[in-house]
Amino acid sequence: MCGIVGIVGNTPVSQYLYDGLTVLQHRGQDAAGIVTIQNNTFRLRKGNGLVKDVFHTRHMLRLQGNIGIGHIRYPTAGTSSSSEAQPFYANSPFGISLAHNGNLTNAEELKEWLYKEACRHVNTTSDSELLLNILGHELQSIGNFTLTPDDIFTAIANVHQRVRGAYATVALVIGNGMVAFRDPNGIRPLVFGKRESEKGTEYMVASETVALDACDFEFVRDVAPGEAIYITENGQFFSKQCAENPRFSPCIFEYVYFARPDSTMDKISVYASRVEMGKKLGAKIKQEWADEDIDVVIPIPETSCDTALQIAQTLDLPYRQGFVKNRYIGRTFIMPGQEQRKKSVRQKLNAIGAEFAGKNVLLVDDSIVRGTTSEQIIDMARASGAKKVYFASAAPEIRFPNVYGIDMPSATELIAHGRELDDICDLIGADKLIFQTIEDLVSAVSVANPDIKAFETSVFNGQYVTQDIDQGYLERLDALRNNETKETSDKNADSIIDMHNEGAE
Ligand SMILES: O=P(O)(O)OC[C@H]1O[C@H](OP(=O)(O)OP(=O)(O)O)[C@H](O)[C@@H]1O
Ligand SMILES: NC(=O)CC[C@H](N)C(=O)O
Ligand SMILES: [Mg+2]
Repeated sequence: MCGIVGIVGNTPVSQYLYDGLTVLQHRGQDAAGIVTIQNNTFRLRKGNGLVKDVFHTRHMLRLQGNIGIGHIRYPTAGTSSSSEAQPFYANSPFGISLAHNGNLTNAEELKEWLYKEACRHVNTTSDSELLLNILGHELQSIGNFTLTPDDIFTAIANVHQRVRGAYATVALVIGNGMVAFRDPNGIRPLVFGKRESEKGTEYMVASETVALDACDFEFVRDVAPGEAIYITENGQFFSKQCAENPRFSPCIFEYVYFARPDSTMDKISVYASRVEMGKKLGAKIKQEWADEDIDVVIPIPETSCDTALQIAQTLDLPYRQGFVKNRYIGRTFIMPGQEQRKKSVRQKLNAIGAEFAGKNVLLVDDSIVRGTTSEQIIDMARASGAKKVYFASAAPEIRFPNVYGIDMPSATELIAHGRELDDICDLIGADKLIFQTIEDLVSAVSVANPDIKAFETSVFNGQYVTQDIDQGYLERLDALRNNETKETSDKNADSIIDMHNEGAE
């Protein structure tokens, strides 16, 4: 996942963009970037690392201007090279810059089409740079030097025609303003808010509401699937549905793992949905494990805590924090390599021995993906003297790759792929294992917004909402991005020349 922000303000925006990115850091830890516009010139700083490491005072001082966008990256395409950090820049037409959360599923065709038909060269392997150039091509095709809001919306409608996959996007067009749009399935989240100032209304878009809160913007609403909003440089707001057949299918994994609990997206509180997951899973445990003698419920921090507390309440059992999380280690699942992920679990979590000694413990996690966390945690619980270790996952078995912005490209790396419950239980070393059903997960998340009739749930059932994913695509993706290939491609990544990084050391 990545995080995006954008502000059209009446005073300098760089500090707000920085603050917004900082509270979205849980969505990506690999790279960060901000671009602002000052006197019709882009000011860009981007690089690999956390927000606090990429931006120093000298960079912030250079990021002048009252309009800007920002990005934090968790790569799902291309490499981890700093040249693929976002926002991206293209000089034509007007000067445009773009930040993207999601993943395009027809990137190969787009790259070929751009080069052969649109005479546009893309120098990196990033799908987001393709999206920027498609947008550039469509804006250029309008043929007007001064763009009207309708021109912008026509260009976005044409982008929807060409591009497939997931794309919550924010872009700046010099001399015009900021445009933000969401793919016709609304797979990745996008919200916007406003703030009144003495000089008029200021607008902000972001992946999650927590970024609006942190910057004192008042939430207005979600951007609808397929919709675009456009705010001119002088603060006029326009919006339009630009997709012919928008079909709302937000990614359910946002609620399981990605988003912060204090965010609300598509009218669903992430926290409330996690509590609801706990109610459902607690009821299932009560029913199916009536004979098990669980002494205590222990979460695997941090994401599963809200769900685990509810499970403890439903089962009428004590809830104890048996693991302490090292606050200086980031999220392990979104780290780029398996070696790093494995090592980091031990650095990240440590057991409080007395909470396990002589007890039958129920460990709760939000999901089991590669099994990296569960396997090691169960070992730790046993080493601390647990008698029996039961394990519950708030999400169902993850069996299929993700192609919409979560870096799970290879089915064989998923512990539940091609395996049934008992095999998975043996592999992670639990005494007993239970998963939430997909029906219960969907109903837990949709309680707050019954208007959403379908969620993007492909990692659980292999049904891809864009309907363009076949076995051949998944095989190509696996070959391109499995652990081994990624290690090699990331080693070679620095050979890609960094073209536009004004703020680089
Ligand atoms: O089966 P795995 O491949 O290990 O992936 C699943 C684990 O990774 C995530 O935790 P993470 O450390 O990323 O973040 P958290 O602190 O927000 O729980 C998730 O919450 C699970 O604990
Ligand atoms: N997780 C994401 O949203 C990634 C965005 C884009 N596909 C990239 O790899 O940079
Ligand atoms: Mg976790």
